[in-house]
Amino acid sequence: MPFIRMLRRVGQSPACVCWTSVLPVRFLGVSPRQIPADANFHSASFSDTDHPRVLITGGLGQLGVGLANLLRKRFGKDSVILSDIKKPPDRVFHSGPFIYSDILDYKNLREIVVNNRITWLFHYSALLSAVGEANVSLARAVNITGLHNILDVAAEHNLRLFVPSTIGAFGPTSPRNPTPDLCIQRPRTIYGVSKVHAELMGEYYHYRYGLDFRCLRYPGIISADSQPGGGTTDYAVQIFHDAIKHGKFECNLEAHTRLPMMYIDDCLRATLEVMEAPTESLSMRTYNVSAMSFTPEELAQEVLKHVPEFQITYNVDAIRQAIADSWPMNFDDSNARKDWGWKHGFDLPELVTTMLNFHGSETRVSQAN
Ligand SMILES: NC(=O)c1ccc[n+]([C@@H]2O[C@H](COP(=O)([O-])OP(=O)(O)OC[C@H]3O[C@@H](n4cnc5c(N)ncnc54)[C@H](O)[C@@H]3O)[C@@H](O)[C@H]2O)c1
Ligand SMILES: C[C@@H](O)[C@H](N)C(=O)O
Repeated sequence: MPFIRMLRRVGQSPACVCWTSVLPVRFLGVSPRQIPADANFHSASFSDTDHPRVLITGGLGQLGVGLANLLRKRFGKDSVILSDIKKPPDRVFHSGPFIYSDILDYKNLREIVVNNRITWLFHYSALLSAVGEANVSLARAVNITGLHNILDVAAEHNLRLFVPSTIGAFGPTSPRNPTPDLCIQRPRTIYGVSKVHAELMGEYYHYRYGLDFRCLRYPGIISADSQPGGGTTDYAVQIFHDAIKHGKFECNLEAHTRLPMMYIDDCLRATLEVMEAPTESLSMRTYNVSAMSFTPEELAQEVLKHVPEFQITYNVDAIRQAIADSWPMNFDDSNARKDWGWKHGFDLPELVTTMLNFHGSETRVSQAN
């Protein structure tokens, strides 16, 4: 039984008494995924004084380019590689390193990690809630099989790994107002099921193999200069664009649907903060993070303060509504605030002002040209 290895105990913190196998993942025979006794050898030249060398997967979606910008400011342009299976727009291609990476191709992932001596991996590739329901088999492949590749490559090369989870990892039987970190999680979407799977697998690899896995459950994220990828919370991005451009908006969720939301700057800052948090401050490996919570009606009222002619109408999408009705209304993120000092910066009024200013100035620029 050559692949049954001795277990090595690596106590990292009171919360993490890890049993590290020297050979964690898919390793029969001479599998390239074997992890040598000294798993650190792949990153031997990395020390705490160096900047991390970062790979972002699925980086051309709503969140990845903003994350790359933030990390490049902190660690230097060439220390952060953005990757995706799509062709990058010119401005992204010229802003720093970009590489093709399909997370379903393990060999390609491993080559990128080895050739670039990656030490931190942010795994953003996913199919979100609404597009996931429209293509369950692809969502299963990308969100579950792809995650397995990511966990293996991270464990094999001793990476610090960030995987975002979501409010969608909860379901109708979870407490919804507020939703704590630890409670029943029985989501009814393939997206939610895959994210619970990611949370549990990441934590398993952490406790079993010592993988430095870190995970935040994001609320719906609102961004001005990037488009959402097909989720249930997308209305809260589109409304600003339509308010400025047309003075009206047709909402696909009911007026009273309350969901937790966050401005993108807070989301990306939380992500960097949890990645930089000292190991001993993390009493858990998966945290809720929260900023605000509102309904379409409340958001529209706030928009009206700036755009007096604004009108909202409702044409409800039954699939998205059913998803939203099963998700948290308010998120309890007290553990993140207590353990690593999480504090949001944007509440609803600041969010609305920021979003409308962005779209207003964009419109003025395009009218002037
Ligand atoms: N945006 C939100 O509101 C939100 C909220 C909670 C959690 N999250 C999580 O944050 C992460 C990023 O979200 P986002 O909004 O940027 O997502 P997005 O849908 O906008 O982008 C996902 C990216 O993954 C890429 N991708 C798809 N298949 C791939 C494959 N086989 N290999 C490599 N890349 C592939 C897509 O091309 C796309 O660019 C996701 O994991 C998502 O679940 C997002
Ligand atoms: C909430 C989040 O995971 C994503 N924006 C979605 O709606 O699917």
